[in-house]
This record gives sequence, C-alpha cells and structure tokens, in this order.
Amino acid sequence: MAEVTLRAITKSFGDVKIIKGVDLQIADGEFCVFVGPSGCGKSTLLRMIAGLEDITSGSLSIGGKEMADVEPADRGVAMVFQSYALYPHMTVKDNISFGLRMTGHKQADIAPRLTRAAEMLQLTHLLDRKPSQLSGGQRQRVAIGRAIVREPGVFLFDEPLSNLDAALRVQMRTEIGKLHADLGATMIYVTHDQVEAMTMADKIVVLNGGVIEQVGSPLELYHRPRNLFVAGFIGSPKMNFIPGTAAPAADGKIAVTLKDGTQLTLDGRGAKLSSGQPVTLGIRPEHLAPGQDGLKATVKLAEYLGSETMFYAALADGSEIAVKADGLAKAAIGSALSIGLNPAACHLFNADGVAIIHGDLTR
Ligand SMILES: Nc1ncnc2c1ncn2[C@@H]1O[C@H](COP(=O)(O)OP(=O)(O)OP(=O)(O)O)[C@@H](O)[C@H]1O
Repeated sequence: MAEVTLRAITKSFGDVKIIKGVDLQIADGEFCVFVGPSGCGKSTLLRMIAGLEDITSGSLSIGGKEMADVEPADRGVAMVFQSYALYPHMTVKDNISFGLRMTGHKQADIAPRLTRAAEMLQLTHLLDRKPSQLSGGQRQRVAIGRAIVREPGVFLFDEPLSNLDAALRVQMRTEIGKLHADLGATMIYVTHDQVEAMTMADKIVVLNGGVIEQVGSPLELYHRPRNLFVAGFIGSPKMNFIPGTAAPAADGKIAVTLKDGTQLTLDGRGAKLSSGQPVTLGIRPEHLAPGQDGLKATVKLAEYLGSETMFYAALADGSEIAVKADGLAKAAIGSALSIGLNPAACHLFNADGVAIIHGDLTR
C-alpha cells in the first residue's frame, strides 16, 4: 500500500514561506495531479515528497510510514523529471538499470525488470543506443523506464511531457495512463496542461500561492468550483466573469443585475444573500448562445477554428466576454451580437470570491 499523507506541511526558503500549510491525502493507486500558476509551489511539494527538499514543518507519510528520517532512495518513490536527466555517455539499457546497479541488485534481478520495462515502453529495439541517438519522446520513455524498474509504490512526475510536441504529448499521455492502469501504482503528476490534468487525474489539487484552493475530481472542479480562483483556472478558454449585484426574489429565486444593466433570474438553490450585495456572475464560453436574446455585445475578435468559432465581445460597460459557437458561426468585427445565457449554467460568487451558486448542469 502506498498512500501518501501530507499533514500541515510548510516549506520556507530562508525567510520566504513557499508552502503555507498543506493537508492532503492521496489514496493508494490514485492518479493525483497538481496544477496551479507558475511559482505556486507544485514542484517544491513534489520534491518534498521525493525527499529532495527538507520539510520545514508538518509531517509526511508514505504507505503509513513517517518519512522524516527516511532517505530519498528508501522511500519507495521514483521521480521522472521534465529534463529527463539521462546520462549521455550510457546506453539506454545502462541508463534504465543504473539505479538498480547502484543499490546492489544482482544481474539476475535486473535483467527481467529491464526486459519488462523496455517492452512496456517499446524501447526493446533501442536498448543499445545512447540518449543523443533518441528522439525527445524516446528519451522521456527511457526516463520513465528508469522509474519503472525500481518498482516504486509512488511515481512522481514533474511536467514530464512539456518538452514534447503536441502530437507526442497526446501519445505519451495515453501511454502514462495505460502504465497507471497496468502498474496500479500511486502517481503524483505536476503539469501546466489543462488537458493532461482533466484527462489523466482521478484527483486534481489546485494550488495557489502555497495553499490548496480545492481538491476534487476533474469534473467536480469544472462544475462546482469552490471560488473564483478555481473557476478561472480550470477550463479553457476560461470562465467569463461579469460583475453585478444580486437580491433575493420571489419563490426562493435570485434577481441579478449585471453591470451593463442586463437583468436575469436564477434559481436560488437555498443560497442566502442580502439585497443588493455585490456578486460576480460566472458563465463558461460554451454555455453562451450567440444569436439568442440576452446580453448585448459588440464583437471585438473572431477565431475560426473549424470545429468551433470563438467570439470575443464587449458588453456595454466594457466587460469582455468569450463565447464558444459552432464552427459555422460567423460575425463581423464591430457587429452587434446578442448572446443567450442559460440561467442554470450560471455560477454566482460573493464579494470574497466564494461560490454561492454553482451552475452545475450535471445535477
Ligand atoms: N531552492 C530554492 N531557493 C529559493 N527559492 C526557491 C527554491 N526553489 C523554489 N523556490 C521558489 O519557490 C516558489 C515555488 O517554486 P516551484 O518550483 O515549486 O513552483 P511551481 O509551481 O512548480 O512553478 P512552475 O510551474 O513555474 O514550475 C518560487 O517562487 C520559487 O522561486
């Protein structure tokens, strides 16, 4: 069993506190993805789990065992880096088996592990090559192979695919997914890539400024973001935010007046709010319907992507709004666009940015 538990973890570099108290439970066999803006502490947290960075305060356990005095090599974890970190003078075979040789494993033990990892990663025909004779994707596979042969309970991936081109990323994403299914190991994965996070994760951890904003399954975070930060971070193109005020209305409904004067009525869903309180309405670009009655906007930019068209438009008060339409939709720059808005898909956030209504269409 290799569950990972972080309790009140902090990390400071000198006087600067980078990780400000993280509590997190990652179940055995789970695929957990850390996302967040650059500098929020994703890699630092991963490196602390690996034992490559000291923990300033708090505790970490892996497989139920406290890690405070356990060396990186003895933690049952293996890390795959963005830079691959291969030895250039060694063959693929030697790169993959290096760690095992260093820890005194016998050749009879190393050989079957090497064969199996090479087969899983389609590296068998490349075992005698040097890293310089491999493509970027093949090098990344060697780095993953080096982790696999150690048979760790926990794999740690630090943006492993960010040096690969778009097509190869898609292929490697699928391969890592398969590897997870085959090995059943716990995997913790840092990425900047929304699609990687959404498609690979059982659980996404959204970090911001060294604290966790929300933990949940990809679709939970997408449909029920806890606050403005998560709502704006998960989903691409990002959720639209339109300022306004809200007041309780008849039958438990909420009357919202947007800054441009548009009025709409939302289901209250039990939310408590005071009359005239400032709110931010959140609506995803795909939940807006160009050409229907609703918001009055002026088209500023249109992107024709074939499968879909993105309109970027401005409301009367200057608020910008992104609208995802079908690939055949057309509108001239500067033309008026009426945009229908599905009330059931609207999120509402209070002045502190906390969600008071979720536009969760799955319910
Ligand atoms: N050894 C160090 N000494 C001082 N500051 C550090 C050190 N390592 C990281 N930091 C700082 O800690 C913060 C978090 O860095 P970290 O690499 O964990 O962020 P990240 O979320 O992984 O960012 P990115 O997505 O850009 O890789 C940054 O402000 C960084 O400058």
